[in-house]
Amino acid sequence: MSVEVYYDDDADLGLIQAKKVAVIGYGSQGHAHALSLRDSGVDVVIGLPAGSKSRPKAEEQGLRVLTPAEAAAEADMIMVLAPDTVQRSLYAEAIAPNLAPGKALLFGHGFNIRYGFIEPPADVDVAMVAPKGPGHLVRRQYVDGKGVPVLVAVEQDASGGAFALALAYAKGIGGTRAGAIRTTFTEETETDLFGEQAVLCGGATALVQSGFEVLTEAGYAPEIAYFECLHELKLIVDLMYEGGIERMRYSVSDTAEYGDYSRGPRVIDSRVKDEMRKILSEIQSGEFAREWIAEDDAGRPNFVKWRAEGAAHPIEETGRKLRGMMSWVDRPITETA
Ligand SMILES: NC(=O)C1=CN([C@@H]2O[C@H](COP(=O)(O)OP(=O)(O)OC[C@H]3O[C@@H](n4cnc5c(N)ncnc54)[C@H](OP(=O)(O)O)[C@@H]3O)[C@@H](O)[C@H]2O)C=CC1
Ligand SMILES: CC[C@](O)(C(C)=O)C(=O)O
Ligand SMILES: [Mg+2]
Ligand SMILES: [Mg+2]
Repeated sequence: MSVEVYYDDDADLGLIQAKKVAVIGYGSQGHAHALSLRDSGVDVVIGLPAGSKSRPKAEEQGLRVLTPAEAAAEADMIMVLAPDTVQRSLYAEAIAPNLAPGKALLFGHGFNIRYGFIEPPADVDVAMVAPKGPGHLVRRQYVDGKGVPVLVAVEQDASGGAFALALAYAKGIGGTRAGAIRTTFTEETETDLFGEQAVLCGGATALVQSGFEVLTEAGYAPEIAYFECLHELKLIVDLMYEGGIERMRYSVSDTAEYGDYSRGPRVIDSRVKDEMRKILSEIQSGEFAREWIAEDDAGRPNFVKWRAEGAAHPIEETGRKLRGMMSWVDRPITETA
């Protein structure tokens, strides 16, 4: 099955330049979308609660900041870039009362629509522009004249022009420079959650920490274990990113390549794949979404405990020391690029 991909020439920036856009939230994605839309000639207003820590950051960048309700009331297009867990109440309290026929409601991830936590009225467009990368990279790529690929989807096409409008938004943040892939809210949500849980965040961190623990428990120096299990992972992933797994295997030694074929499948074996299938079915059934929202409603007891345990893992202390020796590695996260 091939996907539909859209580029700059397929998108009409004029469609969004004619609208007033509210970006609700000014975090990783929010700051990137808002600044890039503004630099693309779009009239942008930011929606943040009165006491929000993000307010001074947005104002320092010269953006106009209102409350979420005021921003939603002013705007023709409302992009929701607050955390997934707050979107339900944010929508009910500040956005829903300010929707009107002909307005468009956008998301950077399909979670709340896919699992029914938000149910917009039938007379508004509901679409998604979901960058396939962290917000700070989205902004950095835009500033460099490039872009991060985006997924674009329409859940509800009340106006008949929802897809063209979403593509225009994607162009405004640099997404169509790299390519906008058409998908659905269901496909984006389920694959995004699976990717971050099983491979990108959950799978990769468990693999790195386990490798580090096996080496250090066997008496090897933590510094050497850090280089082998974490630092060099970037170099290997960069090769895969540039030319696929084949390019990585071409670049490493034949000894490494033989170890890859003969040992890798023993680490990620059929049991791991069965567990991945289970994780996918929890995502598809909504079990994960219900669990996460309940965890958040309860004040995140597990999340807070696991975050503290992760920060206290010996690999972090070793990494801090080693990155101190490699000034080029520790790139600070900034709110602008
Ligand atoms: N992180 C990423 O790179 C990616 C995120 N996404 C999606 O983008 C969306 C935003 O995620 P992300 O950028 O990570 O979020 P962040 O956690 O980085 O930022 C959240 C922002 O929302 C603000 N906020 C918190 N509560 C409210 C509220 N009630 N009303 C308005 N604003 C509020 C926060 O303000 P304060 O500073 O006061 O807390 C902050 O500015 C999510 O749907 C996520 O799944 C999609 C792709 C990648
Ligand atoms: C991989 C994590 C992510 O899905 C992302 C940056 O795309 C997220 O939710 O932050
Ligand atoms: Mg993602
Ligand atoms: Mg995600």
